[in-house]
Amino acid sequence: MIRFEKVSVTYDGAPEPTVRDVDFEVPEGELVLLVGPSGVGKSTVLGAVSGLVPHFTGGTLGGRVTVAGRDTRVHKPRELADVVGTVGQDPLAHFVTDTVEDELAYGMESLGLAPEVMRRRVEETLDLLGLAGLRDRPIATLSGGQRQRVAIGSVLTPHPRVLVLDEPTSALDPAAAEEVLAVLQRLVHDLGTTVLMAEHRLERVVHYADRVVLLPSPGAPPVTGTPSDVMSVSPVHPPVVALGRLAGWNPLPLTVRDARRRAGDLRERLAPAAGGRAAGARGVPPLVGRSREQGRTGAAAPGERLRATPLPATGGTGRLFKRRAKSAPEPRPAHIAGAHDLTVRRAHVTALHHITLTVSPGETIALMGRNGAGKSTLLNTFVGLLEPTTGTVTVGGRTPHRTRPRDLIRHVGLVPQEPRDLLYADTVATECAAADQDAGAPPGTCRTLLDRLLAGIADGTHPRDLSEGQCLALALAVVLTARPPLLLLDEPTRGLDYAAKARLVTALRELAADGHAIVLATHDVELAAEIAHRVVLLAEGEVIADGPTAEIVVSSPSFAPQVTKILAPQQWLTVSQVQEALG
Ligand SMILES: Nc1ncnc2c1ncn2[C@@H]1O[C@H](COP(=O)(O)OP(=O)(O)OP(=O)(O)O)[C@@H](O)[C@H]1O
Ligand SMILES: Nc1ncnc2c1ncn2[C@@H]1O[C@H](COP(=O)(O)OP(=O)(O)OP(=O)(O)O)[C@@H](O)[C@H]1O
Repeated sequence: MIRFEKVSVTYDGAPEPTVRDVDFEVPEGELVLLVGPSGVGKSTVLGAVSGLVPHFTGGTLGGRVTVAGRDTRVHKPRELADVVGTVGQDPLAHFVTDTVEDELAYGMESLGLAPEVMRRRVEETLDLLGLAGLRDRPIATLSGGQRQRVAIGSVLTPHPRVLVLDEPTSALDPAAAEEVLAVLQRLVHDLGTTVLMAEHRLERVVHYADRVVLLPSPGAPPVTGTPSDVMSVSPVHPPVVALGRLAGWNPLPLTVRDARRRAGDLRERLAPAAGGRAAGARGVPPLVGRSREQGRTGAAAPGERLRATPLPATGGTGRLFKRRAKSAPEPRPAHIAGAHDLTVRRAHVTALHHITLTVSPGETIALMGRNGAGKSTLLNTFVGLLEPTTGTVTVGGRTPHRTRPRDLIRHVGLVPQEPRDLLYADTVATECAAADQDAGAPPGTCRTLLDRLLAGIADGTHPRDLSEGQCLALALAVVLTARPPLLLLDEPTRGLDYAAKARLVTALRELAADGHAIVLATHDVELAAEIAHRVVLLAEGEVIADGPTAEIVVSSPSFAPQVTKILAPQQWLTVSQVQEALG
């Protein structure tokens, strides 16, 4: 159904082809997963199927790509629209109408389907994707995950024979991701739909794939095979595969279920290290001097020394920040930020409902919960972008929405869900210079931070041309230039590969060890397991659980990381903990 024959793509001005020798086929009714590190050319390959490459992006396409027999170099995206449905990385760029229902109908209207067919399919899709309650909503008022579901729904309604999906679950909560993938699988199995999908969170998708195409490194030809074969050699792989490789399991399990069946031996080997220790003991390092109760409420005794135990450095890179001198310990406030009985209404939606929460220095909190639970709303309230409807919010003793932004950036910084929203200059260099000036930091501060987070970003690059990972690094550097004691990150691992995620984890651990408090809104259970001391679970605007990470995630079927599920009843969170215990 989709055929690549010796395809190469060279963007204008690039010295080398971005992808070359791409040669593979996706038969009708198969789901093929495209994987590979960030920037390797996955979106480029997908774009060549929908015709966006080269018709909209420019550049030269060598070789031939055909979809249902149509050559995509000859046929423009519009002429492929009756066959191919595409969801890109940025749902906002995709929307053409204002409300959910109109958006679901739009693709069908363009194809001239009968009104009664359109009506039926809109209703079906609203139900399938859990969007019925949002049908009349303006798209501008949806949360990130709600938007992504609408974007997916809008390509499903015309029933295209081919679906091209670029990271379709990146903004979805774990349960919503499973629902969407189950819908896709049903289309593949029952209707013979052909799906080509790129995704970084392999733990969510790899077991749904009939085949995997791996782009191992820029310009290298793809490796194609069964999911298990490709995963045994792939540089990007989910925790279940990392654990399987570590334990020497063959064939390599791809699902938690298969891994559990193989895990008896491993559990035995781990038993001595697992025995008799409390759940929290093997989570991220506990905060020194914190009792469990304090972990739960976030409250700490005044003057208490609250520092995270620094972890051994995981990479060869230098420290991101100089540690503050230890000789003269600074008196630390009991907490950096707090919300008391906070309610926030947005239009007719009560996004937060009587929230009480404190954030202490040195602690990393993962804010989790379903799409639309209120996570971004809470972060936005901490930076004064939203006002409490009732109740109070304080950061560094100030009321955020009444504090001048210039003063507030010294207390709190937010890296938003779309890091690009924070970037407005024409080059990386001017962006960094502006950040130094806004923060009153010595010139070069932001640039140095950026280099430590991610090497190799040229000064003259336009922020628009940065990859997702590069963009996040720049936004993080801009925010960190002011050294805010409270750092807020909204879905920071969207679009990041495993290596970029590991670098982010190292950087955040250093910040926490240096006394910064970090709150991350995330659906990435693996990230939460790696880094969070404490998890706060929101549901429909209310806090439904708040406690040490191990305690909260272990007991949740949705939020438990893969390693926890595989090795239960022993309570391990990450592959690196298991590796360490095995010695
Ligand atoms: N329109 C364009 N013009 C010039 N260069 C581009 C264009 N689009 C992408 N590139 C470059 O091509 C390379 C591959 O990008 P692409 O987005 O295809 O990678 P990817 O594997 O999808 O990355 P990610 O996982 O981060 O989404 C990158 O170096 C990128 O900067
Ligand atoms: N401008 C707005 N007007 C009305 N309702 C809004 C607006 N922005 C958000 N909402 C609603 O408020 C609720 C909380 O949204 P929020 O973005 O905080 O959720 P979230 O937990 O961050 O979700 P996600 O995981 O999808 O990013 C949702 O029901 C959302 O639809």
